[in-house]
Amino acid sequence: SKIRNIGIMAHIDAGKTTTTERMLFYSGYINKMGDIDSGNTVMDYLPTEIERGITVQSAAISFNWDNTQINLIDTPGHVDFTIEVERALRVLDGAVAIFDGSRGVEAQSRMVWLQADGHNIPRLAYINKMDKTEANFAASVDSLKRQLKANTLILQLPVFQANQFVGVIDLITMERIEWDMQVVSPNQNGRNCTIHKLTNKDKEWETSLSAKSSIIEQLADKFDEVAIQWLEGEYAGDAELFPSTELKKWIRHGTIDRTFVPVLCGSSYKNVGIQPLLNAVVDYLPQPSDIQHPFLRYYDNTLLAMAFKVLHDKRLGSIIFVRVYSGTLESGRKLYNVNKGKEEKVLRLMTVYADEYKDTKVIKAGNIGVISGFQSTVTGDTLLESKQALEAAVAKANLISKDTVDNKTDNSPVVLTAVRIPEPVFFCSVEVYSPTQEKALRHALDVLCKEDPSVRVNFDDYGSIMLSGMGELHMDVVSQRIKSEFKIDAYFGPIQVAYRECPTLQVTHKAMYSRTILDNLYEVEIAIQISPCPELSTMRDAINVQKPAYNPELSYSAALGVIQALQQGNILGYPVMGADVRILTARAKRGCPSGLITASAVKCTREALDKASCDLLEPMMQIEISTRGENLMQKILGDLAKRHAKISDISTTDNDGNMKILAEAPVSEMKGYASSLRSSTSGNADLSLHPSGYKVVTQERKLQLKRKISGTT
Ligand SMILES: Nc1nc2c(ncn2[C@@H]2O[C@H](COP(=O)(O)OP(=O)(O)OP(=O)(O)O)[C@@H](O)[C@H]2O)c(=O)[nH]1
Repeated sequence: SKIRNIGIMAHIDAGKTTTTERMLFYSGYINKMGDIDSGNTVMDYLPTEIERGITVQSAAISFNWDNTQINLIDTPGHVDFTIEVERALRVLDGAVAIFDGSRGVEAQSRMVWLQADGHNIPRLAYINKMDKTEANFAASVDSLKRQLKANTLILQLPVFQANQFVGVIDLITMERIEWDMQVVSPNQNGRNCTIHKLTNKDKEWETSLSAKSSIIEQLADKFDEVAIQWLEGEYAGDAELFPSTELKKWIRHGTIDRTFVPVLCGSSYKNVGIQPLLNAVVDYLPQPSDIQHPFLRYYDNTLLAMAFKVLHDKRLGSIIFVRVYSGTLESGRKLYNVNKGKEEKVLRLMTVYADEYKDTKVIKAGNIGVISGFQSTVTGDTLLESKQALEAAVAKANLISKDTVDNKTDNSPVVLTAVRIPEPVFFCSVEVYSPTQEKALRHALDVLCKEDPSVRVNFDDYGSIMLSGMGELHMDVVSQRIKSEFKIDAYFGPIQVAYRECPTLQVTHKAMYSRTILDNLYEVEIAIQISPCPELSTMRDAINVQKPAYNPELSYSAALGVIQALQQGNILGYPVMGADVRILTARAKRGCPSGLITASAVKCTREALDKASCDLLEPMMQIEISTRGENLMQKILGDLAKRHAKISDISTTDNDGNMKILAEAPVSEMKGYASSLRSSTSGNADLSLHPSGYKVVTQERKLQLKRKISGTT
């Protein structure tokens, strides 16, 4: 009951890092507050993060508040790092969603909110930046209700003095908490506050009492126990005396079962409101055992943990962040990695404080820790006590599914499902100029791919290296890290859009290829069948090379050729996806060089692709634009049309003429769109972009792209 695994999530720049720093400061983990604008925060510690003032990697950190260990996962707000958010969400029990009080719900916060909905994560909402003159608490809460359909439960009201935001009214205790806004010493910031119990003599009394009654009524609507107390109990109808312990208990229930989203407010930058926010995390967000994970039924307190993040530490090498769901993780023992089918030994077990690690002997169920010494474990892998533990769990799952009555089959998996990584949409070439640099580059790329599965690296036949990623910023950050963190003097080619090609017809192609080598005539017969595969979402999943089993060596060489040919389609040389490829025949005389078999398979695949009438696919982006105030529609729609965007919906979000536009456009057309939108609307529109997979391009666009890519007009 003394652990909270929570995440902080929000739109970029809403103040996640600033809030986290304050939490660390008040809990005593740092003596001096970091400041995002001077680049000395604890949570953002990669050089790239400091340079840009943004969080690119989620870092886990533990601290204590009110005798409770809070494991906090900071998550990046930028769309290119959605995978980081997704990964963090899997191991969280609860979250604090931060909003900018002058903007309310922004496009990216909506997206993260939906991601959290998908994982059923109980949340608190924290309306930050209440010190800004344009901040509006009521309007922000309203935007949560309207745009996120959140059933908000307002627990605090903001307090202003001479137009300055100075504190909050805690509606549960009916106290006014005011922070001392005079900076006494940098290390005392926000520690001094005055708590005043409200009475009917205070000017805030009426509004606060009525807001407290609303809380009780909202709880009474949901919980019969509260309704009975409110109607007939000792304090019936008396909000002033209604016990705060009862209120807290039911708010906790309602938050954990996701009926309510409690709302708090503050100004992290001005150090107002952080301590009550931490109290709310302890009071209302779930402890690990509050969350029912279906797979836990199959384990009788035997160890089950999940690797949710891999990081490269200069001193420790590869380290793995794990969340323990059941049993106890001990230092020095071996674990069974279910996904890799391998055992790995825990050399060191640690708890984490931003980029500092402290050794520990055990990590118990519900907690988060760090392992060093693993070789092959990557993000998303499940770790068990032993292989036998997996067999026992599978046996138990079979029993449970047989036992299930009322015709419901219980097929819930015995391990956690891995994070789904979307296909990258951008790529660039990487070059180095010496063999030592190349070795260092390969090591760096290996580390980066382990840390971030949405980074992909391909080596082609000529030894050139292609780096792919999810967005321009993502690619930029990866290349910066290679240069500054790994100190590699590499040249990065221009960032390009990753087009794909896919077959539209099923074809079978059979051919004989012959070649004379040292007076020996070798003949290779290959037959393959290529069929379009409806699942276009990922290339890796959809290429399915089936080898004939009778001669493993020969079929291996042929499969290599097929895969090689599929890396470069026939239209514009982009990789083929959405293809189901079967090698029907692969025959050659004994002693035929394997290189010849591979080369024949390459040729045969290319010929088959020619017949398969391939289409060109391009990666698409889903766009969501929210406009504020004046009518900016014409401008925005005109620009979107130029970018080949298809509008799917235009709706009004309120009575002030604010609008929401939903559209989809090719990634290649969206370069620099965020800044162009910002300048054309003078900052009165905000944007959320996220990859929406690949789409077949029209014939007209195919010709256009062919001309553009080959450099002809
Ligand atoms: N006025 C005001 N500014 C704030 C407040 N909190 C944060 N900021 C500022 O807002 C900017 C963004 O803050 P961050 O803490 O980096 O925001 P973030 O959400 O972590 O941003 P990313 O890491 O890029 O996702 C910085 O310039 C902060 O100083 C606040 O309470 N009031």
